[in-house]
Amino acid sequence: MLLTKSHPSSIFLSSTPVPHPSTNASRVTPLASSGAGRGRRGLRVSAASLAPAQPASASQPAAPALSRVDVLSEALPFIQRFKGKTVVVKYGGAAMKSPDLQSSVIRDLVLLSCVGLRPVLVHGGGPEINSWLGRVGVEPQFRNGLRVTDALTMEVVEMVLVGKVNKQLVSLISLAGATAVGLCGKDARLLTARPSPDAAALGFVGEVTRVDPSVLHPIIESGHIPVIATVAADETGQAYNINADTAAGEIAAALGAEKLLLLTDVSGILADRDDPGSLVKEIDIAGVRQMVADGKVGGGMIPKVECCVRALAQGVKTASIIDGRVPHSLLLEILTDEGTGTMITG
Ligand SMILES: Nc1ncnc2c1ncn2[C@@H]1O[C@H](COP(=O)(O)OP(=O)(O)O)[C@@H](O)[C@H]1O
Ligand SMILES: CC(=O)N[C@@H](CCC(=O)OP(=O)(O)O)C(=O)O
Repeated sequence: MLLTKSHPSSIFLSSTPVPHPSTNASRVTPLASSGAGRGRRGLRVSAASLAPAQPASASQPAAPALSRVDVLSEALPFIQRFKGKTVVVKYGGAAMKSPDLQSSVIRDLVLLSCVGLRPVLVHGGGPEINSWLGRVGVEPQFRNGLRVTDALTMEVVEMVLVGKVNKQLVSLISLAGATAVGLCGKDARLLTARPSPDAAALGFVGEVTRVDPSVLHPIIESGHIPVIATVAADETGQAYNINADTAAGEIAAALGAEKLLLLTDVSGILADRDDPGSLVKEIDIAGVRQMVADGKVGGGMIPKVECCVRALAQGVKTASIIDGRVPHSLLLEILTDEGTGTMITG
């Protein structure tokens, strides 16, 4: 099945609900709709509800303030549904470029944690790696969305992802009022790697042979947010560069996560990658495999699609690719029934 709709930023501008053709049972419908004129999904996100609050009269709150309270109130069934559930969020470098956006994504993650969900952040940092490679005179090269990684590139990848990007995200979480523990695949053998089957061309690109999530459980139980950089070692200690989407899918499967969410810099899977209006709202595994075979999905979207398919096959309930550039896309995806990107179903 393949359904398209216009760019999700219209959700923020429209005063009418954007329907999401939901075929997945775990998409929840709010328990009750509290107002006339609400859509099937119950929660309307409108320009008014996102506008700054107006002063209220002593007797009656102003309409925009009411709308804000409505939005909060109607998130309740979603909060109840997902309380205590693990949600693996992969935050890609392409959607990390602006510091303001980074802070906003991190605040949303902290909000999810505050209302009782258990977020796990797996991050990329491709553009940041490219920038540091440029400083040492190395031209980045990719094959099917994976970085060709020689020994020097591997060193830079590890320094940038583990030393810089990871700690920056941990700091942002602290600034937003929560606590995070930053780690990489090497820590407590969270991820064990082996060379990719295409090692002759890709060098030290790894695939995941084993996930041992035991180090994550006490961190999550203590209320901290794990922040994971996807550098891992093989049995000999050789470091490998693991695509962050791939690693996020494996971690989500090992944790038995409720949701896998991949935040990127496009609105989701596009039927025509040159047409931002051709968003595929929902697609099943067979449909997405066909898109890859037809060459409609390419570059960095290939590892995303593959990791969603693998995660679903291993029991993760839903896998979505959403637009990290749209303000609060994470909250829209989890705490409303609007759906902002592409949901891949099993
Ligand atoms: N069918 C498609 N729909 C959307 N994006 C696609 C498609 N095919 C290829 N792409 C590319 O995949 C990119 C996303 O992957 P990537 O740049 O690796 O993101 P991230 O850094 O978030 O992991 C998009 O910016 C787009 O250029
Ligand atoms: C093998 C491989 O391609 N590794 C990725 C790891 C980082 C990543 O995945 O970053 P994004 O999510 O920002 O793309 C890389 O070196 O860029």
